[in-house]
Amino acid sequence: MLLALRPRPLCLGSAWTRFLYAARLESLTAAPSDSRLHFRRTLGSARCSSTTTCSEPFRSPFLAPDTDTSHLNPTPDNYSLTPFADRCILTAEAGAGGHGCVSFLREKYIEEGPANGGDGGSGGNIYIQAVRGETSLHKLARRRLIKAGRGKNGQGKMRGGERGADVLITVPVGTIVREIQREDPIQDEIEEQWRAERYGRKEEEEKHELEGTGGYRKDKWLVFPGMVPSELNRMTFPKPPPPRKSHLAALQPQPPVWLDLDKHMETPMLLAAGSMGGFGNPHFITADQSRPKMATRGDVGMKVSLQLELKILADLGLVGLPNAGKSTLLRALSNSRARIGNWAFTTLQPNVGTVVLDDHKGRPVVSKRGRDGQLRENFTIADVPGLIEDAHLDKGLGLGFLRHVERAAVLAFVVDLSAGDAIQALKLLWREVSEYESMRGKELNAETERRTVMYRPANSSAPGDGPDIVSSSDWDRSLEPLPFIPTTPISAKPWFVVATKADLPDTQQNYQSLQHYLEGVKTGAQPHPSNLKNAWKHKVQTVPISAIKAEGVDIIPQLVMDLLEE
Ligand SMILES: Nc1nc2c(ncn2[C@@H]2O[C@H](COP(=O)(O)OP(=O)(O)OP(=O)(O)O)[C@@H](O)[C@H]2O)c(=O)[nH]1
Ligand SMILES: [Mg+2]
Repeated sequence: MLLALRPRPLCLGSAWTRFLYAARLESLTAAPSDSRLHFRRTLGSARCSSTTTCSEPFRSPFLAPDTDTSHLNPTPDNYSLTPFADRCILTAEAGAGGHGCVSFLREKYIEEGPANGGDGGSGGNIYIQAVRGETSLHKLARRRLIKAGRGKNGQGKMRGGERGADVLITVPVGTIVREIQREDPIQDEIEEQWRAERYGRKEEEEKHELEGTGGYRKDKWLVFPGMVPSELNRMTFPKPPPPRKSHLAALQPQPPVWLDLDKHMETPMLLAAGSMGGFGNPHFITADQSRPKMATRGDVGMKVSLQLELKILADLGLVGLPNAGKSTLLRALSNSRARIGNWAFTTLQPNVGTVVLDDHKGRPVVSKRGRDGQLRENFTIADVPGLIEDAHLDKGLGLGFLRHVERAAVLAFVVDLSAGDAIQALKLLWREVSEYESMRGKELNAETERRTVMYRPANSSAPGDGPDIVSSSDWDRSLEPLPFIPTTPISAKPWFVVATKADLPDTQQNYQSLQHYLEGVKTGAQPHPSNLKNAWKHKVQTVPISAIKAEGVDIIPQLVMDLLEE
């Protein structure tokens, strides 16, 4: 009965639907291409495979023809927006150690049992891992502090405390991690001791500090619960054990942390090792004191403040003025659902699309082997918000997003043929990109200077300075400038121009002048648009397209593959 009432599902395989779909495809393939354009128009395998997007996906014949939108010409509300952040600052705090325990065996007929307090557990570690699935730092941006678990306190009957829980920070591939600040009391103590040994800290000085306390330090010792102050005053404490680091600390990156996580990591990397737990009271048994009533506290965890910056590692970066058609091009090449709108700054955050190079029919659309000899299956495209004049001075949305362009292997300058002189637009884009590059160069030089710490030997102190003790933050750090992340200069990257909106009337003249200009750049008759001498230009070319109709875009994958080998 119920089955009978259920509406019949729309059967796409029905004769009527198949007839309409075939008729539609036929009309599309048969549509005459604009002869004025030099488009290589193919509605072949690449277009209609699931790898790249069909310009006109199948629409139900029951839809009204007026609601005519497609994947490439969507309504402004037809997009998918994923939360995105490409910068964040967070503090990673390794777990503190658990306290040692003061306890004694209690058994029948044993009046004063021996000490049996367990040691505290060590704190949890903080690991970091760059993984392919992550695309943004927004989850970390919301969390200012990431704290590993504290070790559990030791217990009676010699039971050691449990280890604190570890924390794994997962970041997208292409994240740069820089240390801003570090608080490591145990390291400071180790350094302090080293200095005391080297420069001979006076024993009396130490004694004077602890005078009248019997060696009791609240930050170091735990005493038997219920102990009265008078008893505490009478007690003598041994010399506190020397500061210890967990053996895992040797695997931590050398401070200051400076990581470029540009590859997928199979295993996590240790960022901050948890601190050691305190000693239980059996550690302090001596010939004079067989039942010590003290244990040590666990060490506090180290804190590292880090700046994380994501630089999208796309193979192709789209650079263009606002409204040039970058997002439409991204949609035409991939299955991305980037927002498209006929106004400036539709795109407010980078979109990354993947172009799969296989038509899933056993024959690759573009067959190219990477440097490792493996057949390339895909490449990625980053579409960033549009640049405007003086974007390098942080006008518009430009500056923040130029860093994603910085890391793309190949650049595509998208110019709108219908929006005035395309050559001027290209020159403006290059000016912004090269200004940004020179600004970055200056920044890096300043950073190198800031981080270069001059080593002064201990006996070379200036007169009147007293003993030459380098402050703990500078001490024994880099004697040489820190290595900066090597990136190819933007001007040395291969690039090409995508002349878009070529379907609009009166764009042909503009295209021809652009093509002529680029021929000149290639042969050296014209200076490079950035005016830089050694900029890449020997294979530069322009591709006229109509992204909205997916015409001319088919040659882009092959072109990108060729340029990736440059
Ligand atoms: N006629 C025509 N219109 C196009 C073409 N490509 C894009 N458009 C239109 O141009 C407008 C802007 O396209 P977008 O892809 O949003 O441009 P954008 O460069 O991403 O813009 P921003 O994100 O603001 O920088 C939209 O209305 C598109 O439909 C094309 O090839 N031909
Ligand atoms: Mg856009």
